[in-house]
Amino acid sequence: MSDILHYTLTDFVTSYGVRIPALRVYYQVFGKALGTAPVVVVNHAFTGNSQVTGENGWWKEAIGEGKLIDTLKYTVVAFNIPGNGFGAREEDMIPNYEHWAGIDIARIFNQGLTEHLGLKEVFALVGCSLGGGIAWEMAALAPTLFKELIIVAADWKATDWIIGNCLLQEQILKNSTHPLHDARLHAMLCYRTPQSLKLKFERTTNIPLQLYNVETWLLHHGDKLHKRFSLSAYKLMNQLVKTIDISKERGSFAEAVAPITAHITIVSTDSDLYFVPQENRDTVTELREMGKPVDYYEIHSVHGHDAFLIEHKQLEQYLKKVFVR
Ligand SMILES: CC(=O)SCCNC(=O)CCNC(=O)[C@H](O)C(C)(C)COP(=O)(O)OP(=O)(O)OC[C@H]1O[C@@H](n2cnc3c(N)ncnc32)[C@H](O)[C@@H]1OP(=O)(O)O
Repeated sequence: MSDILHYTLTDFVTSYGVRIPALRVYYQVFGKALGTAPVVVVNHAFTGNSQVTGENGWWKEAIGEGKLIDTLKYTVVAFNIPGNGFGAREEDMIPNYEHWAGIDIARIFNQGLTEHLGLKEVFALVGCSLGGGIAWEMAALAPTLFKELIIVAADWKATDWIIGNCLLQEQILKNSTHPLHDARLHAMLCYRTPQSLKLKFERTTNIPLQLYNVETWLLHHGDKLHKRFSLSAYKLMNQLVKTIDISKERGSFAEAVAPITAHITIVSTDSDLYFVPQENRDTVTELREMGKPVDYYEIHSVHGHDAFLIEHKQLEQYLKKVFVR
């Protein structure tokens, strides 16, 4: 496992105008030493973290020696969203999630890359789910920094559907006696599909527990998250998902992306009920009309949003054009 490194950002002002005197930013570096190879930045999803590879790495199938993002060829940098708690101290948690928006995290990550790590260019920026929204925001803020922009299972905006689900999550987080556990049950249903659950459980039951297996599975994921994640982190991530919007204060999506020089790759899943593929199909149409270089792929899967963490072979097939040279 690579060490969890950190630096302190001083006097950071969020887009809601709140000043944070000192903010520790935690990150990890994998593969080739910085300065010796092209840099790939990987943004994690809602409950993910900077541990992208290694035994417990959330994307170990794609990142590592000889893998799609080959750590023998690339330097991989992964930041933690501040306040996610990974490798952090209690005082690094962010209690006032209402003061934050997705764009704030993008500003912090870009500052980390250019000012803290001193990078002048980044070969590829990859973001999955919430991390993909943050990647859009990073590219809009630093339109010439990234050569390749790769958006997986994500969108440049929170749709009305996402905002509605985030409200439900927020209500559960505020009102439930087991907030994290219960919010996770609802979230897991957003990340799957009816067909995925049918295929997995076929209405089977756990006889001693007198529960359906789909129920024990959901409860297991609720318990697991409750044990490994914090309530303040979850509230913050929910707020970040809800506030992703690169068109905000820039007029339109077209105006936000016009200066971006990166080659763009977008990967959706045909059954994703959370970041629905039609939104990305429309985005790709608009980008192509603008003459932007963009490749679009759809993972074929019954598993919905979670397919990006399950259908590794398809994802590798679509992304190897960027990484295997
Ligand atoms: C906006 C955003 O950023 S959203 C992105 C957030 N995404 C996530 O957080 C991903 C959530 N999904 C998961 O965590 C999934 O488990 C995945 C995608 C990582 C893996 O999916 P799958 O391969 O289908 O595994 P599955 O969901 O069955 O999980 C396996 C676990 O469930 C347990 N399990 C499986 N069936 C049952 C059951 N009937 N009862 C109880 N537990 C069960 C397994 O024992 C295993 O437990 P462990 O992880 O503690 O070892």
